[in-house]
This record gives sequence, C-alpha cells and structure tokens, in this order.
Amino acid sequence: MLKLYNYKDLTQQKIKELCSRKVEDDNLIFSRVQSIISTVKTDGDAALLSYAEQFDKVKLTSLFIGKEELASIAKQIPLTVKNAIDVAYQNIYKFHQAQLKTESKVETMEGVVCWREARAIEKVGLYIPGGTAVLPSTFLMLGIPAKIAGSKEIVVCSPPQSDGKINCYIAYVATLLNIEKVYLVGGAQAVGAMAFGTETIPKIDKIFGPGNRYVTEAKKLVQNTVAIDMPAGPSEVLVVADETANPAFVAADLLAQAEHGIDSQAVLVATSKKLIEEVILEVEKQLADLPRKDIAAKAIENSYIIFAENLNDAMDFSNAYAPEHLILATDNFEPLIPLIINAGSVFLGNLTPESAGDYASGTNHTLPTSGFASAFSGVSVDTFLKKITFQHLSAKGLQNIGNTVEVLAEAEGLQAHKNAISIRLKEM
Ligand SMILES: NC(=O)c1ccc[n+]([C@@H]2O[C@H](COP(=O)([O-])OP(=O)(O)OC[C@H]3O[C@@H](n4cnc5c(N)ncnc54)[C@H](O)[C@@H]3O)[C@@H](O)[C@H]2O)c1
Ligand SMILES: N[C@H](CO)Cc1c[nH]c[nH+]1
Ligand SMILES: [Zn+2]
Repeated sequence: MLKLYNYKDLTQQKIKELCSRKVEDDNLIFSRVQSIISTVKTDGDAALLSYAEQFDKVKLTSLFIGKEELASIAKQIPLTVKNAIDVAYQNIYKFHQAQLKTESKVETMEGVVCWREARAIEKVGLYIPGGTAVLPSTFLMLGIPAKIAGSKEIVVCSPPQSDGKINCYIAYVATLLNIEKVYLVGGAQAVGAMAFGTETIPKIDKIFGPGNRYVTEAKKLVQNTVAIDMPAGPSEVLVVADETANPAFVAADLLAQAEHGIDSQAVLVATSKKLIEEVILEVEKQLADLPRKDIAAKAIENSYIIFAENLNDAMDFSNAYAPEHLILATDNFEPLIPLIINAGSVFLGNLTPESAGDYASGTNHTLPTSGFASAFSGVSVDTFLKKITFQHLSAKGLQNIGNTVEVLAEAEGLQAHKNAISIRLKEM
C-alpha cells in the first residue's frame, strides 16, 4: 500500500527520486508517440480513422460532430447535471473575466511612451480528455478563457465514444460555448492533427489541455511547430497536514486524484504520526467503495507518505516536489502561504477539497504536472493572449533618448542602428 518515509532520513538523492514521477516505460511512450505523430503528418485523416479503430475501438463514419447534431445530443442531458454545469460555468467565467486587465502607458523619459496591449491567439486547439472518463469540466476550463480572450477559431478534439459520437455533457458545453464542431479524435493523434492540420482538421497556433502520458508527450514533441499551454499530464496532489487535519478528509483528497489514472500520484506529508496511521486506514476503507478502485489502487501503489517533524520541513518537500495541487490540511494555513514557492493551485484549510477547484469554484483545473509547476502557471485568460508592446517618441522624446541609443549602437559596432537615430536628429 502507501510507502512511508521519514523526512529527516531522506538523502538529497532520495528526495530527487521521490519528486521525479519517473515511470518505467517512458522511452516506450516517447517512441510510440513519435511514430503516431509522423503518421498523422503524412497520412492525415486516414491515420486518424485508423487510430480511432486501434485505440478507441470504433469505426468512424465522420471525424466530427457539427453544430446541429451537438445541439440535438445536448438535449439528452439530465436537468441536475445541466444545472450544475451552468453554476460551474458562471463561477469559472466570473473568475476568468476578472483576469482581463488593461495595462497603463508608461512614460519612461519625457516624450518616450511605452505600453502593452493584449491580442487573442486567433487559432487555438482544445484537447478534452475522454479515455477513461469523459471530462466536460475540462471543456469549461479551456473554452471559457478562450472565449473571454477572444480567440476566433476554436478547434476542439476529444476521443469518440464506442458509438462514434460524444457524450451529452460534452455536447451541452459545446452549445454553451457556441462551438462549431467537436472532432472525434483523441490521444497523440489529436495533438498531431491540430499541430500539422489534416484534410478535415485545421492547423492551429497553440494547443491547450490536459491528457494522459500519450497526449502530454505529444504536446512536448510538437513544440517546434506550435505553441502549447504547458505539460499537463497525469493528475497529482500533495497534501501537507498537521494534527488538526481530518484523516477521512485527507484520504478522500488523496483518492480523488488517484482515481484519475493508474499513473496519477497522491502524496501526504504530515507532521503527526497518529494522523498518518489513521489516513492509511481511511484510504483502505474508502478505496474499497470506489467504482474506479482498480485504477485508484494502482495509483496509490505509486504514491507515498512522508513524516516530517515540522511544517517547515513539509513545505520544503512540497516546494521540491512542485505539485499540481497542494492542499494545506491544517487550521493554521495562513503562515504557510508565504512559504509556497512551487505549486499549480493551492487549497487552504480542512474545508477546501481539491474537487471544488476541479469543477466549480472558479479557478482553472488545467495545471502543470511532473514538477513543471516550478516554471509554468495553470491555464488562464493570459494563456490565450499575446502581449504586444508599443512605443511612441515625440520630438522631445527623440532628443531625450537619442544620445543614449547612439552611444550603445556604436558600442555594439552597429552603425546602421546609430544612423536611424542620427538621421532623424539632424532633421530637427
Ligand atoms: N494536469 C491536468 O490539468 C489534468 C486535468 C484533467 C485530467 N488530467 C489527466 O488527463 C488524463 C486523462 O487520461 P485518459 O486516458 O482518461 O484520456 P485521454 O483523452 O488523455 O487519452 C485517451 C487517448 O489516449 C490514447 N491511448 C490510450 N492508450 C494508448 C496506447 N497504448 N498507445 C497510444 N495511445 C493510447 C488513445 O488515443 C485514447 O483516445 C488523466 O491522466 C488525468 O489525470 C490532467
Ligand atoms: N483533477 C484534474 C486535474 O488534474 C481535473 C479534473 C477534471 N475532472 C475531475 N478532475
Ligand atoms: Zn480531479
């Protein structure tokens, strides 16, 4: 079951190893994904149809579902789920809308004015996972910021169901977001199709969205051709807990991420040995009742617990691990907030389950995994924008800055740069 370590006994090498999320068949996945992407690049739609047969076990008659059919499938949604999606939509919209800010102009010297303006990335590709679970919540998390940013062409790919269609929840979100088509393509082949384009699927400028290791490896591989949001692979959670934590809550939070996939990871760093013992028992108890217990149990095998003597040590480990989700399961979370250096999204206190952020609180659940939270942020409206810089020099501005540029251009031996200033100054 859950392996147990004592923080003070861990060598730097062991900490590195525990933070690595290395899986045995990394190289195998890399070469498979490489081959899938190059086949999609050369064979286009034919490759997509053949991979749908191989991986999704379905013979597709069309590679997409259009707007009318989406609206008709969406009608099958049960009212309770429709209402819950509507509430989630509103909260996610509210939180993301607040991210749109106009920056003020800055006069760096008299007459020299600089500023930035945001423009939407026009052609974006959204990947909505659908291998082992259908995730309409991810569609909200990607579609809402894309719409707020103002992206014009939104290409959506998701694996087909066994009947060659998509689920009514995905169809309902597509109608909420006014999406034209959903392409029935999953895995690395979807990433390849959006990166290079096929007869049916348009090439886009940036790919967004989470997925399993095939999807994530594919996103990393196509980066010479398109931009990507970030590596957002198998879900993970790190819970920092003290004696004020509730063991049943902690176990539930660990299992929530474990049930995503066999390569998910759930880590507990706790300062109470009593709590650790209770969490272990709770994990076993709750696991037995989960419909996805086989998946969650495999992920738990790949997970561990660390006993730390104090919360400072616990936070040091958390920063080294750079978790996608960090839960501070303590009543005294305030002093810990400034200690957080690396994390995708943080959940504060014993009444803030990570699931709230997965679905409906408003924050985005597309987040960096595998340690990439040390350098990447989760998806936001900004991820769909480019910031263009502008500047304007008045006559006074040119006089004020002219000599500085001339001297620096000369120092770099770039005479034409200097001339571009001098020729104007002479005219004044
Ligand atoms: N980091 C995040 O922000 C975040 C958010 C949501 C979900 N996730 C993660 O997304 C993942 C979803 O995974 P999923 O598998 O359910 O759906 P998925 O849509 O990511 O992957 C399904 C596809 O994988 C491909 N595939 C499966 N087995 C293959 C094989 N042997 N060879 C080549 N391709 C293969 C198939 O094409 C299939 O359509 C989970 O790991 C979950 O934890 C992460
Ligand atoms: N926990 C996932 C991100 O790692 C997001 C998600 C979607 N549905 C449920 N959870
Ligand atoms: Zn989740």
